[in-house]
Amino acid sequence: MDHASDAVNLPPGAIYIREFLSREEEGAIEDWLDTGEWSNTLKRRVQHFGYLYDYRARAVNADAYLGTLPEWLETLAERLVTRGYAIDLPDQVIANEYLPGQGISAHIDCAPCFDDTIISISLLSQCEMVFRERSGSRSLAVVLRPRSGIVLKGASRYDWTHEIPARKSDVVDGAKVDRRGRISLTFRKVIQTTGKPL
Ligand SMILES: O=C(O)CCC(=O)C(=O)O
Ligand SMILES: [Fe+2]
Repeated sequence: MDHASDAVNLPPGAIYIREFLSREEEGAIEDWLDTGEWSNTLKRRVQHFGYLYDYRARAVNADAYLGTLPEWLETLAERLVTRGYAIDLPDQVIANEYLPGQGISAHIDCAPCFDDTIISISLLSQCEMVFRERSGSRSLAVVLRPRSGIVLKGASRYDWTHEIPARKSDVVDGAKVDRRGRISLTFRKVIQTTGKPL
């Protein structure tokens, strides 16, 4: 597998955003999430904003609307648009918390549910994200640094799966680095809701 330490080697269509957040914002987001309610239904803790995503149905159900994004997330969503990373304003965000040893298995974000731009912002710990081409044997790994963002659109969104290996450490620039607790915020725009599984 090809290892890219600082996102020189991304799947086609992906964009790596260095230092999307300041350290102050990173701390403030942690505090905002602390005041919210984490769901424990998955192995990792999550909070959903805007719309609830139904992991079992792999759908955004018709009754899933939770309301507009809170102001602190709306500000970040607007920044993604003003900086040109998203064309339409994201209206759905999932916060994921990964303790060392936790990850997310290979997947493609629901294609009918969300538009073509998925953006994940990393906080508090590095981790490796692994991409695998669906109709091929290519794979590559990118180290996501705290406060960075990764935009998945085009082929990187639809033709490659992404995953975070469930490990306690990553190899960064040839050195083993222990993971700390990581939080990510994934921004999406809902384009289709349904009451039925897709
Ligand atoms: O934690 C991340 O950066 C990725 C999360 C993700 O892939 C997802 O929620 O679909
Ligand atoms: Fe994803």
